[in-house]
Amino acid sequence: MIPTPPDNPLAAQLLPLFARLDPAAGAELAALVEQLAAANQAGHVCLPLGARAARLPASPLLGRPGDYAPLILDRAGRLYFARHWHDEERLARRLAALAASPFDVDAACLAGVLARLFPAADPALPDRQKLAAALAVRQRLVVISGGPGTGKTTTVVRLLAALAELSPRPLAMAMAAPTGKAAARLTESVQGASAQLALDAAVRRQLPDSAQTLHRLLGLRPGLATPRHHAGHPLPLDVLVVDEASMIDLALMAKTLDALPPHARLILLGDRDQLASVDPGAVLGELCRTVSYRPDTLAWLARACGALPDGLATTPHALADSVVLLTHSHRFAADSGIGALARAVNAGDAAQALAVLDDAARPDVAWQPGDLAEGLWRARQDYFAAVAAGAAPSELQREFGRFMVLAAERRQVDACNRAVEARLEAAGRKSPERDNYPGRPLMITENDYGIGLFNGDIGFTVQRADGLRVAFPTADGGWRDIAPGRLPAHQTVFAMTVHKSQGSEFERVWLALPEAASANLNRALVYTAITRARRDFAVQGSAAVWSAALERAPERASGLAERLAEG
Ligand SMILES: Nc1ncnc2c1ncn2[C@@H]1O[C@H](COP(=O)(O)OP(=O)(O)OP(=O)(O)O)[C@@H](O)[C@H]1O
Repeated sequence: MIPTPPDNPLAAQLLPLFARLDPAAGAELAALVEQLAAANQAGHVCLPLGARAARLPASPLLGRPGDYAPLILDRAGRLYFARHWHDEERLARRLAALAASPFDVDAACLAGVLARLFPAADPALPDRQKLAAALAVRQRLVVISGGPGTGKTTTVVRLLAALAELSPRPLAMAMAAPTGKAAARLTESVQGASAQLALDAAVRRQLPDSAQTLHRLLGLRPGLATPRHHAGHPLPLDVLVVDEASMIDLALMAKTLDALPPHARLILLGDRDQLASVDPGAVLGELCRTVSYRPDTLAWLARACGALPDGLATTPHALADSVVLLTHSHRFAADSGIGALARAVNAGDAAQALAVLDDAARPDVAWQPGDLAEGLWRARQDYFAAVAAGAAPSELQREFGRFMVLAAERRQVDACNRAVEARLEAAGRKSPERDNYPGRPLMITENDYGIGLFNGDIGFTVQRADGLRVAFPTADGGWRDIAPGRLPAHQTVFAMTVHKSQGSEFERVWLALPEAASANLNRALVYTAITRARRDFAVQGSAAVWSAALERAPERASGLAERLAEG
């Protein structure tokens, strides 16, 4: 069955095993396994075979839904590794069950609570944030998707307060995010938003004061087959809020749903237009593909919220009444270049996006001319000045967060980092013989539970009396030093890939495009890069590659959206 050892590590591992299970399986099946493994590596959950599905050779390796076989071919001709098929099937079933069992809530009673928590300037105008909160009180599942500054955090704090006010008993609530960095950001923004609300002490006590990583919440550890919390031992929670849901892959989302007790509410927050997870799946995007409400729910919502937005669809759907899109950014003014550019990019309107970039009346978005490495070096001089002045890690972090170069490809990131380090060497601020130097910013690239550092964590190298140390922020707002020799895998981070930037924001962002368009360069990647910028965004590269990226919509093969559409 194995003609040549395949490049793909998963296929290399599976093929010898499959050959033992079915010695008669031929080269065609081996080729399919390789293709499926490669598709998974590119983020697809399955391999759509189309007409080829009808001509597959019979083999005990290949089963139909419900069969016990390592490969599953579904009715629509999609080929899955069994693990992914089961995750997808289970996730769709659990989501549909949550969506179909609303609580019985008195709309008039809720209306008073919402009017207080969402004091709109004009009550006759529809307020999607209020709509999201009303649904979160009625539904067990609510997915709130919106771009930066559309008020996801503001809304979630208020809706948690509404839940606490209306509950006859104190509720156990928790917040989580897929990465430590995103959890820290969620903690900070929820604390900020709740401090602005006048709340009863009893209500405030129920609000979660910090977020943790989803892995920690579920008790997922490398080497453990099942997490600590699962259907047989669910989380002791009434309400779970999960932020940055676009970063959650199929398997982790399935585990999250498994661990949720049957009576609990799940509130997913994220931006459906952002890049999907690194691992297979595009769960948030698929959950938000169809947004619809049942007619009787719309009547209930009108009683609870007042005016509703126009044009809410009533298409029958398994997730009807469970998805809300927040569309108005409170961060970017209507005429902001970043907002206009993000809209054009999402719409795949390359001409409009070019016009916005070229518009001198929108100085917050522009082309970045000249040599990237030289520009990056100059843009980082304030950071280097803080390093030279012996600034504390918190100050380095603040300075560092003012700017970031994002690139589509890893090799561009490596080139940027090398170019900056070569200049530091030329300036005598880094020894060519040593990797570490004061001010080296670095990003952890693997989880290390022993030392408590996780993929995506960023630390700053500082000179201490006894040598160089790398300072990392702690969950309680402090810092801790780690000796460089104890660090798990890491890399210098004067630039990072757009993928690695998810969940972070910087004042100024430059997106470095590659020389040529590629399959990975699509509008979700460009949108994600733009929306990392709080103040200014610039693109380095050619208009041709920029336009090619916008013409490419992100595509991930999966059956989830179809399962949910079937109801
Ligand atoms: N309805 C509103 N009226 C006025 N200001 C609002 C409203 N909703 C949110 N804001 C303000 O807009 C800003 C962004 O809100 P928030 O942080 O809740 O958005 P977000 O969607 O969570 O953003 P991000 O995901 O980028 O963190 C905050 O300063 C917040 O106070």
